[in-house]
Amino acid sequence: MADVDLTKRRAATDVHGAVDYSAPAITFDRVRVTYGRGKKATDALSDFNLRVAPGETVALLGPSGSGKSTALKALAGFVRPASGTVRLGGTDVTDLPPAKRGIGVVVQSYALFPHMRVRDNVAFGLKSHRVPRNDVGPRVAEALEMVGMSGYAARLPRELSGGQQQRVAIARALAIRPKVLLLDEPLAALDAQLRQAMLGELQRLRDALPDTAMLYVTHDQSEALALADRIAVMRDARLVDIDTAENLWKRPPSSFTAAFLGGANLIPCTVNRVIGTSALVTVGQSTLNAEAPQPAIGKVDWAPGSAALLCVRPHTLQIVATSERDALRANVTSNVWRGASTRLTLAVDGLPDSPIEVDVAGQAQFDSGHAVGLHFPEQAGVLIEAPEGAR
Ligand SMILES: Nc1ncnc2c1ncn2[C@@H]1O[C@H](COP(=O)(O)OP(=O)(O)OP(=O)(O)O)[C@@H](O)[C@H]1O
Repeated sequence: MADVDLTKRRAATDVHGAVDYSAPAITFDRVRVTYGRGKKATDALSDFNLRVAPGETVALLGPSGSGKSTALKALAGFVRPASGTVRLGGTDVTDLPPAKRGIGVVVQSYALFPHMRVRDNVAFGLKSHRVPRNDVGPRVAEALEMVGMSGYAARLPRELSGGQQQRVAIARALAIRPKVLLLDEPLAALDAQLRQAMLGELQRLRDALPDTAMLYVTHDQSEALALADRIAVMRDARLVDIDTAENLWKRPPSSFTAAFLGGANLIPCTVNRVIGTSALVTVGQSTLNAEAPQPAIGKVDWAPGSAALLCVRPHTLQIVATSERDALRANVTSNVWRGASTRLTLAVDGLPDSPIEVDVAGQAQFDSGHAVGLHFPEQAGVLIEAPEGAR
């Protein structure tokens, strides 16, 4: 995964003043969406609650089939919730047709009209929103300018690359000057290099539209980390965790979110004691310091003797001498050179069934069976409650 500099993240509060969740741009209130009927009915969205502040970007992140697109469709009006309400600003839009919601929507497949020139594709939404004729030209020009496509107004979609077509699709969504922009995997159809370039474009666009709330669906954690003020993690039709990108990355509240945000070692451990947020834990045959976070809402009882998981990312573990204090003892089982770094897999003494991964800079050569010590700073080892059934 691409490294993301979290220190440069725009906090919603920095750019937009105090975030006012009492008057959100988007509200999902206990929304349930069901596909199929009778015995074949399944919930694609269940008890779904989410508020997005004006100007805030929230990423819906989750595996395939977790309900992300269904949430967007419920907001755009393409599916009707079985129960619950959807609000835009203060208005209940649950029963409003899609064209009356004034939302900009961008989908993975661009969905441009193939027989229409770029300018007509962009103008399409304006006409259905009854924008006065004289305003259409300037609004199309403004939208194309925002995505750097001013020189392409007379082209047909088939005369554009995939990235250019997606820019036009974004311009079409922006032309109506929406307060809410929905993006459903907008980069998924592009190759890796173009995706990286477009991600930068989307960041620029997000900063240029400080009043527009964005809901961004993706299953790519690096897109979510790069773009979102907050990330809402979805699993099996439900929202499981929501927080700022930085908090979810540094202190994942669940093993699912830790694993889904990428590359986390989740090492079984036993809590010895916790004072404040400092924990002493036993991992295999070693006793180590770690961080025991408390969630913003609720409380975790890190009781002495309880089972937990220690979340440590591969790049924060350092190889040290086996004699070093505060180190895990482990044996190398494999090493794979990846260019800038080498990924080592190791078996920790006393934990043969929980291999862990470590990234070492450059091309490191360790023979299989080589014994090493593994050290990490206290803040880099974060306790997570063991999932039910493992406690
Ligand atoms: N029109 C439909 N009819 C029946 N089931 C559907 C329909 N659309 C989606 N589903 C089901 O609803 C669930 C949620 O689908 P949804 O498309 O919202 O997931 P997603 O998280 O966006 O997945 P992906 O990342 O693959 O797009 C899935 O189990 C899916 O099979």
